[in-house]
Amino acid sequence: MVGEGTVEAAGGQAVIAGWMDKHREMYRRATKHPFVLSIRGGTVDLSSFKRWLEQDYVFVRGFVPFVASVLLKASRESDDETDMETILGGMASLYEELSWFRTEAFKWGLPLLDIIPRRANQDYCRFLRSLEEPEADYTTTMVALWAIETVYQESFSLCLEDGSKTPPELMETCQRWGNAGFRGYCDSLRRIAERRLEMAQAGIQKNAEAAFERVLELEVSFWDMSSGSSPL
Ligand SMILES: Cc1ncc(CO)c(N)n1
Repeated sequence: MVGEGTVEAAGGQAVIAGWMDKHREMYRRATKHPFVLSIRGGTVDLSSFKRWLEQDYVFVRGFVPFVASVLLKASRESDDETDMETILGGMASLYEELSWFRTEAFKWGLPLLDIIPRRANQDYCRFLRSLEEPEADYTTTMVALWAIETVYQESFSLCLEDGSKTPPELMETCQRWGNAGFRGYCDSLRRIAERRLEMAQAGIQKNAEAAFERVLELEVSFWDMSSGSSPL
């Protein structure tokens, strides 16, 4: 590969690549969780899947205002005006995603009304709200947005790989986050995050790394909650 191993090749991806290496065990726990592997292996407990679906609907409703806050920061603070389009594209997909959740839930006989967010979900939504504050810097919130989307992209694309035994009735869910278009969106978010990190001061880089680690922890807890291995 041309330029592989050179500073030039590392440039543009180096900060995040370093974190991925440093936190690879936590990253693996978030992206290859037993719940996801049970979907991939075709042994998933459907009551766990339904619990995940209900809880994730509540999560996504909390995620929308967070993404809106990142959009607002991009419009005010970004050094690159194309960031706005990338984030706006993500928001447009979330509009469609909410109606997908309702249709999917109907298929499973779930009313999606008055769902009580479980502990891990509450913790996650509280973390998102903390990042909505004006004091949270754009770089850190961009890193969080990238990490949140990427964990789902990586997890669900595993369930689409050759040799996976994903039940047919769960394929649509896996495709929603595992498809190539969503992968492209995650790559765009990563490029924005990386660009910002490379121009950021050390303090901001530290904050952003902490946010990355926190997202991974929260994702693991969210999967644990879905698979029923965590308290209410
Ligand atoms: C918990 C969780 N993390 C990430 C995503 C990706 O949007 C989601 N829908 N839910």
